[in-house]
Amino acid sequence: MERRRGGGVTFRVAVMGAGSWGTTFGKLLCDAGGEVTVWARRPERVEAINERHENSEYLPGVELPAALRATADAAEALAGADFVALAVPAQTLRENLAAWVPLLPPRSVLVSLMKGVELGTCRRMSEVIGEVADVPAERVAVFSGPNLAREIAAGQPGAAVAACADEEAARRLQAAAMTPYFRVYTSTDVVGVELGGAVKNIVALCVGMAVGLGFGDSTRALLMTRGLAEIARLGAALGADEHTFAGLAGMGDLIGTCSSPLSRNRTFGENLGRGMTLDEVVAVTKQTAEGVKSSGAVLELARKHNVEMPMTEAVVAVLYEGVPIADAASSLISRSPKPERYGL
Ligand SMILES: NC(=O)C1=CN([C@@H]2O[C@H](COP(=O)(O)OP(=O)(O)OC[C@H]3O[C@@H](n4cnc5c(N)ncnc54)[C@H](O)[C@@H]3O)[C@@H](O)[C@H]2O)C=CC1
Ligand SMILES: O=C(CO)COP(=O)(O)O
Repeated sequence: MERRRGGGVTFRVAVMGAGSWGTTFGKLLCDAGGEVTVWARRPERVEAINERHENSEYLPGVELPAALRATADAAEALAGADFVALAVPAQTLRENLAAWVPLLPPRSVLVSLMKGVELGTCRRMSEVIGEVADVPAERVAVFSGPNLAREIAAGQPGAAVAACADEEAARRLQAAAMTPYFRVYTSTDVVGVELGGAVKNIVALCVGMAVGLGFGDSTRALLMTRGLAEIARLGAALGADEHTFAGLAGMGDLIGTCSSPLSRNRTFGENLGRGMTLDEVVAVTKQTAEGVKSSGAVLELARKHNVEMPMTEAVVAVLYEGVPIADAASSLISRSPKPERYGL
């Protein structure tokens, strides 16, 4: 952090990834007074952000602050950063971060903006960060909440949770992201905050399928509520604080994503529900729908910990085992009768 002339403190931020959320987070921290540089893979993104102050591919029509800088040079983005926000697709984090490790400023806090679980290892993003960058938990944070990029980029009121094992680091991230239109809460429950974001994408796929099949709000409410029970069961097995799931990064994100046509995961499911094949849906999906790949990793994680996740199983069966959506739906509704708090 640096002292500004006049006494205030400013902070430097590197946002690694210039997709819809990376760009939006960069704008948010710029609006909060930070000096923000976004790293983009492609030179045309850099040019669009620096010259036209617009990320026309991911956030068309949103005017970005003139102070928000972009570069395709990771070293330039990372130089002197207090916070390094990681906003690439979850399954590409390991490879990307490995290349950036030698460039990370020694005291920077690494912030995961991603909502996925790694295939093959079943690791949460904060675990991948800790392992690849070889940094202690005190330097790894997660920022998550009901944040549909386009709405937050438009300056609509929103909120998120900044979670870190080190409460002081969480407070610094909180202070760095508070604006007149955005509130940030802190938490030390990294596992819970992270799982809420990753697993709600799978529930959103399921809700999307139901919407695509023509079902209404009763079915949607059923899936969201039982989806939350599924998230909480996995969270309990992994040591999360159950209260986290009643908060912004749990129920909040679940409601936001499952209710919004802006959600890429919900839209993906909806297209499947309308009868498109998986290949057709993949072909029309231009942005990252993390639940599609993470569903397999979450199911594997659940099985390792003996946690029942029937909706996640149903999503994996539809996506990867060729099970028709109608059959998956009827196997969910005809599960054996249970008390509501079964397994919680
Ligand atoms: N869009 C949203 O509303 C929100 C997204 N997130 C999370 O943020 C993360 C990033 O998602 P978005 O920005 O929304 O995705 P996006 O699809 O809009 O952008 C992805 C970005 O990653 C880049 N990219 C793709 N493959 C890459 C690779 N192999 N190496 C390096 N860069 C690569 C793309 O060029 C693009 O800049 C995801 O985990 C998502 O779940 C979290 C909160 C809100
Ligand atoms: O995480 C999100 C909202 O909080 C964005 O959801 P999608 O990735 O489904 O668009």
